[in-house]
Amino acid sequence: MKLTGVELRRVRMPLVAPFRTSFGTQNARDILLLRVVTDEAEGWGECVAMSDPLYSSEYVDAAADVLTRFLVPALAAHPRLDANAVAPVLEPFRGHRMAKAALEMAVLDAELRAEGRPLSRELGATRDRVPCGVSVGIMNSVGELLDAVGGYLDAGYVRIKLKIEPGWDVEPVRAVRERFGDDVLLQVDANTAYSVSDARHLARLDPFGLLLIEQPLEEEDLLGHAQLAKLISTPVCLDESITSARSAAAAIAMGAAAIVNIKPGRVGGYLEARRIHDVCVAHGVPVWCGGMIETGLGRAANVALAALPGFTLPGDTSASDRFYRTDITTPFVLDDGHLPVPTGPGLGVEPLTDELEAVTTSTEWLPL
Ligand SMILES: CC(=O)N[C@@H](Cc1ccc2ccccc2c1)C(=O)O
Ligand SMILES: [Mg+2]
Repeated sequence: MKLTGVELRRVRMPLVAPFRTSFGTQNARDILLLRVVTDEAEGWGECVAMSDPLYSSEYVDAAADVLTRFLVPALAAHPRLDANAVAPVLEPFRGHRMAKAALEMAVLDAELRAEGRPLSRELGATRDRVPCGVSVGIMNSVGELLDAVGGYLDAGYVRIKLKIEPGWDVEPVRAVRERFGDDVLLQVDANTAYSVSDARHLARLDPFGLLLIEQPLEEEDLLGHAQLAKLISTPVCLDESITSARSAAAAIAMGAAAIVNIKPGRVGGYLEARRIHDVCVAHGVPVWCGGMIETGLGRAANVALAALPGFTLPGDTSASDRFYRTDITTPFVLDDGHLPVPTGPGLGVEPLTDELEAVTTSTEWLPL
């Protein structure tokens, strides 16, 4: 397969409602999409970086720049284009995992479309549908939160995740338990908002039977997470800290992660995501698929990944309408709390022309 060109496309997708986390409030997504054109097929990639470097150091303008100036030229100069070659070719350039993941995803999509092979088959999926959880933001009142949670449970979501931060943690969790009972699968995500000196406070969540507490401490603090894990009974799950299979192995070995949230964009792509899955399965560590408010393109790939055998916990693979009134692909619709794994070649979905044009804010063709 020969690379003939790459299109960088920015789309602006308004959210159905503000989504507030410990690092800020989002009202819309400014997303970078890649369309890789080869002599055999085209492929789509989605960069999950946010507009601002608040979740991680990456942000979408930097991803567009590093792809344009470094990553795409390096790949174009490589004689053999296949998805397995992308990460090694890009390795000399440090970091920028979300940018690299988008490029690898587009090459993988093109390669699999050319072969007529679904991504789910390529990754080793063992199921044809996946159970879906939902991520619920920080709200202005407990009442508003309970209404939102009730709506998601009525929609069929099998797991509720509450964003928490200091001042919004024990009370909302208690309120959800009191209103919806102890059988609802419930977990929390702090997005690094606490420090290990908050251990006594976080132990107040222990009586509520949470599945996990996600990324309570800052990304680099593996030791702190290992110390915290000894002071609370809620299992510690890592998100931001897990950037590769190597970091997953280190976190598990240190006792910093009892559960791992896998996000392909955060770790450099779907192939590294599979390696992290394999490392975690080898250590008996459950994994689930995290979300970065993707369009239907990234959602399709995440659902394929979430169908691998080690994904034993519901992920943040919510339906399209969790965040978007209109998706740029045929919407993913929750059915009995599950989403179907796409069966077509590659991602199994592609952008709907009119919907894509309606949200496009810029396109740039990189000739090679
Ligand atoms: C679904 C969920 O909670 N995702 C992330 C946080 C997050 C929140 C908001 C975002 C806005 C724009 C881009 C990425 C974002 C990621 C998480 O698990 O930590
Ligand atoms: Mg998280």
